Amino acid sequence: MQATKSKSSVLNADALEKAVAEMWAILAQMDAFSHENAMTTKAATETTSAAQSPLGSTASPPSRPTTLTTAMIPRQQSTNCSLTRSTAPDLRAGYLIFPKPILADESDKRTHQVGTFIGKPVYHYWSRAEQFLSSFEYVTPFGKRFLFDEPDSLLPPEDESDNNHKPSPGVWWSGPGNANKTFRFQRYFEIRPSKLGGLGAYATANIEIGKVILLECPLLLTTHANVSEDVLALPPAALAMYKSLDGGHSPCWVDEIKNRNCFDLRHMIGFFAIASRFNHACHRTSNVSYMYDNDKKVMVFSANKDIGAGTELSIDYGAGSSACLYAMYGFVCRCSGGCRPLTRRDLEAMGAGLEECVRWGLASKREMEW
Ligand SMILES: C[S@@+](CC[C@H](N)C(=O)[O-])C[C@H]1O[C@@H](n2cnc3c(N)ncnc32)[C@H](O)[C@@H]1O
Repeated sequence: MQATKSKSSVLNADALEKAVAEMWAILAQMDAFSHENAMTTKAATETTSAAQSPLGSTASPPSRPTTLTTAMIPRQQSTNCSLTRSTAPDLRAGYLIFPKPILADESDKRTHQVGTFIGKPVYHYWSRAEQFLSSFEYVTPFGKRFLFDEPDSLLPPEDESDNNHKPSPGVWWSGPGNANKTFRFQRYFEIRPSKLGGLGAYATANIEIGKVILLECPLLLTTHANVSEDVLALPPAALAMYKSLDGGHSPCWVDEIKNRNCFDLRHMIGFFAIASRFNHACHRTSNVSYMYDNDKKVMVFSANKDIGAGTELSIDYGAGSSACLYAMYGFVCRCSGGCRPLTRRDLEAMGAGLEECVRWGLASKREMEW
C-alpha cells in the first residue's frame, strides 16, 4: 500500500456486480491461458487402472489407455483456486497441493504416491514443485503465481541421500521442516464481496497463528514514474487483471488503481491479483501480516492471530489513523473497532465536498438536491 492522495469511493453495488462479472470473464480467459501454457506441457497418460489416476473417483477407468489433455478436465475441477463463489476444495478432483488437478503418469519418475483419499491414490508430481522452486511462478486461474498451503513441504530434499525427507508410498509426507506438522490440503481463503467495501478475502477454514496463507508473485513490479507505461505494456490477460482491481472503473483507471492497490516495496511498487484484494483493518484488528521477500520477489501473507473460518482477512495498510487512511488512499475506514470513525467534519476539514460526504454516507442525498 502506498501514500497518494485520492478521493475515490468504494465500488457501489452495480459496479461491484460488474467487477465480479468481469473477474469471472477474466478467470475463464486465464484458465484457458494457463492450460495452454502449463498443463499441455505434460499431457499425461491415464492407464487402465483407476488406482493409477490422481483424478481418483471422478475419472472412470477407461477400457484402454487414453491420453488425457487438459481440455478433458471438467471445468468445475479446473477452477478450485477461485475468486469468490468457489465450493470447498474437492479432493476427489485431484491432488490439491495445486489448485488444478494434476494429471500424472504413475510411470513418471517424478510422480510419487503420497497417500490415499477415499481409497484412491494421491500423487505428488515433482515437476510442479521444481517449477515452483525455480521460477516462483505457478499457474492459477489468476495467471502465473502461486497460492499454497504448506509451501515448505514442497521443497525437494536438499540432500538426495536423506531418506527421512523423501516421500514414501502410501504415507502422507509432510516434507522437510514439516515433520511434526499435519499436512493439510485445504486452501485458506476465498475472495468475495466484503462489508468493508468491494471484494475482500475470507477464511474458508480455521487458520492458526503463523500460518502462511499466501505466497504471490507480483502481477507487475514498477515505479511510480513508470506505472502508466508499464501497465499499458502488460500482456492482455495481466492488463485485464490490473483493470479489474479496485478503481478500474474510473476514467483515470491506471492511477486510480495504483493509488488504491499498490504495495510499496522499497524502491519499487507492486500490484498483486490476490494480495491487492485484502481489505484494511487498523492494526489492533488486522489478522494478517505481510512481508515482501525482495530476493525471491514474492509477497508473503501470514496469519498474525488464530482466525476462525468465515472471518474476513485483513491487513494493516500502515497509515496509522482513519484520517491518514482517507488522506492517503481516499477511503473512509469501516473496520470495526480498530480506529476512530471519520465524521463529516473530518472529511470537510480534509477538503471533501458535499458529494464526497454523501458518497461515504456522512451527509444525506437530499442536501445535494437543495
Ligand atoms: C487494496 S483494495 C482492497 C480490495 C478492494 N476491496 C477490492 O474490491 O478490490 C483497497 C480498497 O478497498 C476498500 N477498503 C479496504 N479496506 C477498507 C476499510 N477498512 N474500510 C472501507 N473500505 C476499505 C477501499 O475502497 C480501498 O480503496
